[in-house]
Amino acid sequence: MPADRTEDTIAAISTPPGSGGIGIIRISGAQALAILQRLFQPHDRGCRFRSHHLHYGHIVQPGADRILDEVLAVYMPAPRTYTREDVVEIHCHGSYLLLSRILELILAAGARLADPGEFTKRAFLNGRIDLTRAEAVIDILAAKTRKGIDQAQAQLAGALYQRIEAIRQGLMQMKAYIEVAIDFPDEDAEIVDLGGLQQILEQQVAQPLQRLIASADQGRILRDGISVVIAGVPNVGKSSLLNALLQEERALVTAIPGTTRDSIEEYLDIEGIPVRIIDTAGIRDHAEEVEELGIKRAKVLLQQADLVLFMVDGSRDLSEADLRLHRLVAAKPLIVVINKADLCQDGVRDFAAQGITGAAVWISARRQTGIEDLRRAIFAAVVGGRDQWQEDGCAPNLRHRQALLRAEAAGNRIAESLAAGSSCDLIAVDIQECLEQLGEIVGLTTADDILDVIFTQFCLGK
Ligand SMILES: Nc1nc2c(c(=O)[nH]1)N(C=O)[C@@H](CNc1ccc(C(=O)N[C@@H](CCC(=O)O)C(=O)O)cc1)CN2
Ligand SMILES: Nc1nc2c(ncn2[C@@H]2O[C@H](COP(=O)(O)OP(=O)(O)OP(=O)(O)O)[C@@H](O)[C@H]2O)c(=O)[nH]1
Ligand SMILES: [Mg+2]
Repeated sequence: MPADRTEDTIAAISTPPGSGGIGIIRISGAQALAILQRLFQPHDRGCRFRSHHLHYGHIVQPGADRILDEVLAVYMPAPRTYTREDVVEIHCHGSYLLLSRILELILAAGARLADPGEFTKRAFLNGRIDLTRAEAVIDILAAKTRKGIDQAQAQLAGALYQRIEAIRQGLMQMKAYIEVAIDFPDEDAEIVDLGGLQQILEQQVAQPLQRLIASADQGRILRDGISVVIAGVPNVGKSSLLNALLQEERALVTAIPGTTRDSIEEYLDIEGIPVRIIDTAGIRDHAEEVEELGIKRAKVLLQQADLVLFMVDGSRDLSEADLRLHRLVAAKPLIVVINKADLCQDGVRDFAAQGITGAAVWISARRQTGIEDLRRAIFAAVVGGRDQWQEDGCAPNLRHRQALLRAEAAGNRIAESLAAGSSCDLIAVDIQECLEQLGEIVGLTTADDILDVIFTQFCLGK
């Protein structure tokens, strides 16, 4: 039997590596106060720690009488704490070397180094937060846009938990009805209000489940973002577009075809969607060795892209090379970007007639015109077709989505059984299955190995 690690007192540096104004070490567990008392010399000798108050003093190496840092320390006795255990925080000067040294003393005094996510895992195991809230903590730390943070904060406040809980309530109500019917089989069908059950199933279970599943896509996009690759033959203005989107001279631009070799990646925030935008080498035949490597890389990135900005030069007719590249990317979600609009005073060419159809946006990367239209087109290409782009913070992640789909399948079976007048026992089994799938989302019935996978996504000290 492995030792019960949940009884350990754990410690970690909770601020990021590097130097900052202050750095915080957090300790959680039954030994937290005893460890603090061994290392911390309060300025106000003999004072007792007031719960949830900052105390000024020094960290002193035991035995050596050597002051390591001037700090503020706080003792928070269970259960009003992050982990629901006794928690101590030491607010030091923000030097990572110094923090590591103090952490070593804490470990020598009896604490164990916390695993990544272990503080939050304890908050979950001790019942302060459900699993969706714990996952929201990861999302907050990883969010790439303000909208991503807003949606994670809503989840931390319980938005997703409440939606799941409401569905569980509907199922519990159904379960209660069905159990009465199972307990009094003689009363037969009269006692089961079939129509009532069907109504609860539809309105309180099936429809809310469908809505949550539909918003999982949005969650994926807001969490992970999308990759958008700018592709085109040399010299059409791909790097100029990257710079225009970033409002920064990020990539080299010259009139010489074949300027960009290696791909260049940056992040953009388009209406809250994190967009990884990638400028690539212009694709052409017969390039020299280094350029050829860049072209190979560009082709791989094109295959992996969520969206391709296929760029052509609007001031000239399409070449065979443009058309070949178009055929290469035609199967991908695509926006045709027609550049150098500023050179087309004498009227615009009809690219559809030349075989390139689909959403097209005219821009001038050099003059920075049409860029806002292009941003809107990118947003529409990502969000368009999704009838709900919700603002309520209910954006299930992939794990939630899979459990929701299994719950939905169980719900469908309940509907079939009700319609066919099947036995109550059979219906009860599917209600239970549906409840368990939802329980897995909030952490009521989640297997240990799945919990491990979730909590190891955290960074150290969280
Ligand atoms: N210094 C410091 N700042 C921090 C954290 C921390 O752990 N330490 N947090 C770490 O993520 C976040 C704050 N999150 C927290 C969430 C709950 C509790 C807490 O003690 N909850 C108790 C008591 C609430 C109360 O007093 O009413 C509870 O819910 O029972 C503390 C911090 C952000 N800032
Ligand atoms: N007139 C005009 N020239 C442009 C425009 N956009 C880019 N150019 C010019 O076109 C040339 C090529 O621009 P780049 O952005 O380097 O083109 P690229 O597609 O990245 O080229 P490679 O990296 O070689 O594939 C440069 O001289 C730019 O100044 C535009 O909107 N109008
Ligand atoms: Mg370039």
